[in-house]
Amino acid sequence: MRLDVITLFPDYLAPLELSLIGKARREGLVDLVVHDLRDHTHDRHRTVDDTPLGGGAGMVMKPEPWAEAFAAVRDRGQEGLGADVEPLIVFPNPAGTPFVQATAQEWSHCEWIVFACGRYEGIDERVYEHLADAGYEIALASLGDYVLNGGEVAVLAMTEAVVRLVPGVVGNAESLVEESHSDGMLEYPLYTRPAAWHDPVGVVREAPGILLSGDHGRIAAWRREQSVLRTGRRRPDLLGPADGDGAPD
Ligand SMILES: CN1CCCC[C@@H]1Cn1ccc2ccc(-c3n[nH]c(N)c3C#N)cc21
Repeated sequence: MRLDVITLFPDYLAPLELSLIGKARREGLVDLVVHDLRDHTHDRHRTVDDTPLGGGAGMVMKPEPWAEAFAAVRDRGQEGLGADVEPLIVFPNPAGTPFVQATAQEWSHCEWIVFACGRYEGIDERVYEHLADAGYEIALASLGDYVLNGGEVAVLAMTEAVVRLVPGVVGNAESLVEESHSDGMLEYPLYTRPAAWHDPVGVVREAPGILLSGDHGRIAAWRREQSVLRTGRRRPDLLGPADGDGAPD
């Protein structure tokens, strides 16, 4: 998988050099290249924004640097991937489609994703039109219903959620199956040693005995039940519409 990120703040993406994502890059499972949008300006002030046409607060990102940046990223990516390969272009955007685990699953099968990090009030609309008319697949995705100052935080989250699903990135692939949201449910409660923990105020907290039984079938059944109960309590929306009897469907 190749990932390109176009941003005004390349250093914001430095965490992608760490931990599992960094290891996947070093092992060649993922190629990730970060591009500075200002490298695609040509005036003395390296201008990337201007006031909104029609008035209004804030600044809007100019179309010219974006058009040049996308062309350069496409050319460089195709040098490695081949001239017949085209990227999915993702714009993190608070007005976008919610980014959820199913999105990460879908994108984890992409050969090439270009993330475009907007800033200020946003990007001139004609950039989207230009890319769509050029035949690119474009996705506007939102990290959640709150406002950030730009797309970089979203790209960090989206990249981690996607890359961890690439085969070979997470050592134990089985752990991907049971985690929260992987099957539309929340994960069951987790316990480890000691089986009996004497907490700081002297309360002895026992782990559920079933987990010490060695009966893997009963343990699996208990975990499924706990997932349903926890999902019903915390995220009933994930269980779908109730049938009116009060119990999760
Ligand atoms: C503040 N400023 C004026 C109001 C509109 C947003 C703008 C800032 N901004 C510019 C580009 C950009 C991209 C993503 C996001 C973003 N916010 N919240 C999310 N879940 C996001 C995603 N994913 C914010 C962005």
